[in-house]
Amino acid sequence: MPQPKSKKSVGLGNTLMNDRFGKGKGSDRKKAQGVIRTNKETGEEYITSDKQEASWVKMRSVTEQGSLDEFLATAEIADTDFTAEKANNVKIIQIDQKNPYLLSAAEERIVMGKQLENRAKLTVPRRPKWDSKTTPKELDRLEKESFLDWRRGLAELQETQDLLMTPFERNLEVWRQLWRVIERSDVVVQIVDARNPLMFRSEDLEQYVKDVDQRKQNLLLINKADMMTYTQRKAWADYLKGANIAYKFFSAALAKEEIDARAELKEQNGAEASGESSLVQKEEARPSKDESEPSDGDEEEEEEEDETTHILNIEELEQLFLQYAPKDAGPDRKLQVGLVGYPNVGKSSTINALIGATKVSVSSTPGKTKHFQTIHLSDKIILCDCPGLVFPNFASTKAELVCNGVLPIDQLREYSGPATVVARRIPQRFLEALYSIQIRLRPIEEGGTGIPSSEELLSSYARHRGFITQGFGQPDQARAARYILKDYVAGKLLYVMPPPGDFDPKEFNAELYDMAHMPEKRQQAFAAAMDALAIEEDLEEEALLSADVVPLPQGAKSKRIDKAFFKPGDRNAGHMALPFNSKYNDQNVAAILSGKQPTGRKLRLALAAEHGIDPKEVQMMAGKKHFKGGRLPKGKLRAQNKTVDDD
Ligand SMILES: Nc1nc2c(ncn2[C@@H]2O[C@H](COP(=O)(O)OP(=O)(O)OP(=O)(O)O)[C@@H](O)[C@H]2O)c(=O)[nH]1
Repeated sequence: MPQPKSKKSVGLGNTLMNDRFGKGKGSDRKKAQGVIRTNKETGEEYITSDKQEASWVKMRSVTEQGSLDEFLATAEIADTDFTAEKANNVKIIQIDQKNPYLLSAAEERIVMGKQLENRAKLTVPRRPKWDSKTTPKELDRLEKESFLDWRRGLAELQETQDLLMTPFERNLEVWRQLWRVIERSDVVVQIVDARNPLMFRSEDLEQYVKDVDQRKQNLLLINKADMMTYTQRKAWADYLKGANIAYKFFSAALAKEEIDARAELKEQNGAEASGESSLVQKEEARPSKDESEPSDGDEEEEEEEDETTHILNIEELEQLFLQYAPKDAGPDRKLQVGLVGYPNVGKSSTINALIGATKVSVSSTPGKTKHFQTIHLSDKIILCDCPGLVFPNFASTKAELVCNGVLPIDQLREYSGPATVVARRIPQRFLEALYSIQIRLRPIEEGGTGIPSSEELLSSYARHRGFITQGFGQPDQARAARYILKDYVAGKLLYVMPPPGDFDPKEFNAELYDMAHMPEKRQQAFAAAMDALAIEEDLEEEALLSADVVPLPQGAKSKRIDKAFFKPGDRNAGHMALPFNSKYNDQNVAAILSGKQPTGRKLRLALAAEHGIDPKEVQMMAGKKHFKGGRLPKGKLRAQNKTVDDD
């Protein structure tokens, strides 16, 4: 008779069980993915994967699995019974010691070479052939088999080639949704993020679409194109044309702005808005193709704006879809447009823009849309929205995956790799101006590189935000990383990957770090601080206010600003007094602009910037203290009508 085990005994089995089901959770166990069953004859407990899961559990996106989960899931798909054989075939796997979060330039080249060789093996799972004679049970088995084969193939690729891959979707139910979307769509639109279009593109998906039916079409929709400069769009357009890839630039954010602007105009015009006038408004709200770039006198850029670099508006996108309508279809048949893409690329935003209302909720948490849904857009178009899913693709590092928004930031444990990527990509001056922090670098003579390390960036940010760890009272770098990485993913810290070819990434992105790329409030705070420091005469006021072309201060000028900005403060010995942190921070400027605090002369530039008025005029009219009713009235006219308190 085996001795009953001590309750305190520990071992691998217990650890796995605790890990999987939680310690002492009793009946809570069933809530976990697996289920404990009892063998009626022997009374022994064993683990089995649960087949009676609720449908929402089935649809849960699975991208990263622990080894036990992976083992059980595979066993379930394979419909396999398994028994553990003690001391049999136990293989100790040496875990790679090198940091998967970052690579040196040389390592990256090697990895890229290997990736290129193995590209063709990056497939999406195929739905097995079936016809009217195939029973649902049979089809289910065939699908599971085919899916298992696919997973085995990818696992082998990962192991034998030692390549890092995206945490691709491992839940068969999610792929089943994709199969259905492809089967019913006339055109499959892959939505990708403009900051790294190739990373989010699955080549094999396009092949699969054609395999299902040659008549089906593919389109690469490069969303978030508002994040790119014209030059960047041009470079990508040249590459994509050269590679014979059907693409279009789009921006759900711009489309939404346009819809909102139209609604506002319509409201203003009230009941008068006839069909004709709303057409005029539409024209006004969005500049025509030739005007769509801001006119800053740079004629070279403006002249070249054309079809290939144009960002489609919502009507143009709808028109484009209609071009894919099957020629042989009857008049009553609606065009079916399938929308697929990674989580967070902006599918919901695109659909929202298309339907012009917020029926699908939007957030920056990846992986929200779970079931595919059909939306009758018009009497001609049906949209099929597939859940966001991660396609198998190679990734050079995990840091890259985090920065691309593929791995969720809130669950991140290792943050220094992704933070290093941000510190390397975004110029120090931009980070400092954006966050109103000063990043102190280790001098080059002492081994510094001239670029902030993740620690230097994160601790400056944490210190200035007052993020301190409990216990030792150190700057809370992990918390700082979460904020900074979310800003990066959201595009507040911008970096666009250049297309393959001879591009210097720094040069490619240089235009993204001027004043115009600062958030509006920051621009105002910056202008106010300049004014306060009485150095605005150095920067032409006009340029400062238009903010389209104002670079961040450089060289001697920047040193002067820094000196004034970062002089030691009286309030907090050891801390630095910062212009945006103290008197002229976002909240204060906002409060002043909304009239909750008296306006000083020092903030006139900010006010002028907000209301598009010549600062001299504001100065003249503002008199000494503050504006009546708090807010500066909108527009020059009302301002001239002396709605200003002259006390
Ligand atoms: N700047 C910019 N941001 C965008 C654009 N489109 C979407 N976003 C932002 O990107 C984030 C993700 O957008 P969603 O529309 O929720 O993405 P999704 O692909 O539907 O995500 P899932 O529901 O997870 O599949 C949100 O924070 C959006 O505000 C765009 O054109 N420009």
